Amino acid sequence: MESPLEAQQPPAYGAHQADMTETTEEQPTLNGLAKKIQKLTQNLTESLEKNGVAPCTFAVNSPATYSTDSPEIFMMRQTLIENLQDMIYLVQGPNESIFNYAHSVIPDAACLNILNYFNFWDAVPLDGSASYTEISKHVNLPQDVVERILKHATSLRIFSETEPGKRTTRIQHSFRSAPLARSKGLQGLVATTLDVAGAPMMAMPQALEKYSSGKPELTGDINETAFALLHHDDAYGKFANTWDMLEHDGAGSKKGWRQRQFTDFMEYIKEIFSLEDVVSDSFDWGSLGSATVVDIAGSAGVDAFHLATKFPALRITVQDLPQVAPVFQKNHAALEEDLRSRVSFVEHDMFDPQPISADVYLIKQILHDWPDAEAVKLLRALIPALRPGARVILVEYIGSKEDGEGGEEEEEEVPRILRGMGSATDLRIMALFNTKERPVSAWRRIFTEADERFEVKDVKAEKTAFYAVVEAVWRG
Ligand SMILES: C[S@@+](CC[C@H](N)C(=O)[O-])C[C@H]1O[C@@H](n2cnc3c(N)ncnc32)[C@H](O)[C@@H]1O
Repeated sequence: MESPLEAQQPPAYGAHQADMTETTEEQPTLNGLAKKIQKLTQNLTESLEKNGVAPCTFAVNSPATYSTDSPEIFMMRQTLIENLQDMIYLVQGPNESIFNYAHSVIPDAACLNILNYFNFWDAVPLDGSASYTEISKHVNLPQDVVERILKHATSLRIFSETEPGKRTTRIQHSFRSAPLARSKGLQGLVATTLDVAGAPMMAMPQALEKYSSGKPELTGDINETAFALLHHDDAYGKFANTWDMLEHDGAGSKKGWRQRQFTDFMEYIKEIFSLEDVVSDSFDWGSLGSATVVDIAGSAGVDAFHLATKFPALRITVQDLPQVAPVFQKNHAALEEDLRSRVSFVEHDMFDPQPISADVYLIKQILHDWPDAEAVKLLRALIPALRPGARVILVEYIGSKEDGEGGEEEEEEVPRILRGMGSATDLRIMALFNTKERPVSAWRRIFTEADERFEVKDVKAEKTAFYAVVEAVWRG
């Protein structure tokens, strides 16, 4: 068998010649990239300064983000990251870039997942340090395990040692671990993407082989996902799908813990994508006057509270699964009386017939997690409650371009790193739901398939926006 080192030997001369003839474009070089990076860095730092944005640093109290809503600065950072990534690939060379990646990507992810699962973040004070023995007691794991995990974590600049390499060393927060101690939303993101989705994603080859190999397209059956394959018996917890896991994993004081984490994650996503504005701009809510709205699978009510605050004539009912109720009630209790009286929560399975006749049904970030058959089923479940003229507002992440839209040139304009974020989500929802990020045309089709009496009246899907809004009217 070839050793890893042998695998990194340059190819034979003939093979190298063949490669050379394949590419005519000028290739980036180390020096060329270095110059570009220098220039991009200079432009970025100047823009940050001009816009009064505090730069991030390596200090524990560094700003957690470059807090600015300037799209220019955001894009400048993405372009710089992309070039830095190319620089790393080129410094490593092709073989080593794959070898290093394959070697580390899973241990890195597992390490972060363990730190988050056992809440190492709270085991170390933000303004001090903790010994391995103290951390081990706090997270309830053997000290040897704690030391080994933290050894890898510190290599990723997650936590740091007070006296690197010494037996007397203690652990302190670093600029990458401190934000996790401060943000439940960031913890929720790590839990959802690594702890819930990580193992299913590693089971994707087996699921694809079992259910989709040799077929013209991916199975659309939610019972044939990588998640379902992994969780079909008790080894990893027996759950039909992700929502079943979020709802039912944990008993006693842990009951509902995954839903709590998930609602924190949803709140975090809302902040990152400024989703409050997307929701309030999704429809002319003010034109409704006094009206009723149902926020289907509205989680802990964040959107409902925002809409009710901005539009005082609206009465909003949030529907979601039972374990979300306590999180909603906690948020609800903190509201002012007027707002509290206009927003309520009802446990409701969105696939059951809709019990409330409302003027508008908001369905935000729901359908992209379900295959076509379930998406159609959800829309049909509304029909018993729909009065002619009732609206259904879909707010969904735009996962791919409209069919036939945007040639290669446009593809090129989106930095590779952003396309990668989109395709990463697409693979994750393949593993969890056997679904995919759909173009806007797919939402129209799903409405028509659900019932011809849904008329898609308006679609807002600007190319630069992350979210699309589809408004349908029930013609009855
Ligand atoms: C991705 S979140 C979106 C939440 C919210 N609409 C938002 O945009 O923040 C999906 C929500 O669907 C809920 N959900 C999943 N299955 C459901 C079902 N069968 N009935 C009702 N809600 C469900 C989950 O509990 C979760 O709150």
